[in-house]
Amino acid sequence: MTDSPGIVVTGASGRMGQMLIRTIQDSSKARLVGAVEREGHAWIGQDIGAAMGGPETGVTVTDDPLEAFASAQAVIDFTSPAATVAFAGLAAQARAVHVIGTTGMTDEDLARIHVAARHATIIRAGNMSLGVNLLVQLTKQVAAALDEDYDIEIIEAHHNQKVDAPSGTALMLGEAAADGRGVDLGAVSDRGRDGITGKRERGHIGFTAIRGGDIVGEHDVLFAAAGERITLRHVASDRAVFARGALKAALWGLGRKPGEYDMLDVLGLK
Ligand SMILES: NC(=O)C1=CN([C@@H]2O[C@H](COP(=O)(O)OP(=O)(O)OC[C@H]3O[C@@H](n4cnc5c(N)ncnc54)[C@H](OP(=O)(O)O)[C@@H]3O)[C@@H](O)[C@H]2O)C=CC1
Ligand SMILES: O=C(O)C1=N[C@H](C(=O)O)C[C@H](O)C1
Repeated sequence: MTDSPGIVVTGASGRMGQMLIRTIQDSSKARLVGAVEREGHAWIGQDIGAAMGGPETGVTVTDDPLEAFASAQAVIDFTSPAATVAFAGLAAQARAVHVIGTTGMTDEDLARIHVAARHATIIRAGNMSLGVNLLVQLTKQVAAALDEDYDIEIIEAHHNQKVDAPSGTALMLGEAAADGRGVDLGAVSDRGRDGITGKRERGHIGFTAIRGGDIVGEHDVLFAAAGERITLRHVASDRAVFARGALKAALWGLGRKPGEYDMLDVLGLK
């Protein structure tokens, strides 16, 4: 078992951090070698297993990412945009594969990740589940098959702790729809309708975000025309689907040449 690739999880106390730690520990293909949290976090210095309320793992939560990354083959990172940009530079320094699940990144953040990918293998996706990545491909196909008589609306729902909107997944689906239609999403995107908005513009792609309770993640892509509607839907009911995808991505990335990849590459869906 000691020969299996070592993985560090950042944001170890988070919803996804804890799910990732459990997923890696249950896997025979990888081992947990580090757990990173921010400076001053109550879990620093504690065994990650004990901090999560279970048996000890021998991995102590640290606030020193570079030291943790130096002993790992891959870093799985579901944190915040600012943290992820910093981790991208450090993972590149440590020559570790960097799997990024963090959403809500600005164009500037993405440009910095692009720079880090000159020296590191980075796999980034707003959604790491197999189901959503299949939905991305289906959305592209349906959008390519239908003309602008079909209004495209993307509706997403998440728990009340989510800080970014639209979700990373909704943006992936919007990009796929725009791609299928051969248009630039930035030019046709309708976000945050409120007040006297005027009639819907033909060819636009609309986004709606619902936030409530403990919804894990739900995405609908609606194609609405006069007389008929098609809805493509994905419902995640367990964060394990994201964690399993992220671990698969980390293992896929080992030995790959530096560059930016996504889950479609990992799943062979391109
Ligand atoms: N791509 C995908 O498949 C999925 C992506 N996500 C995305 O993953 C991200 C995290 O989601 P979720 O787990 O629900 O959020 P949480 O808020 O539960 O977890 C984020 C964790 O990151 C920690 N963190 C923030 N900054 C740092 C830092 N500088 N160093 C170390 N740790 C840090 C937070 O610590 P603290 O609490 O102290 O701030 C927290 O523990 C979001 O962007 C979300 O959209 C989520 C699910 C699936
Ligand atoms: O914050 C979440 O929880 C999720 N975030 C991702 C997103 O922004 O799409 C993926 C998933 O839907 C859960």
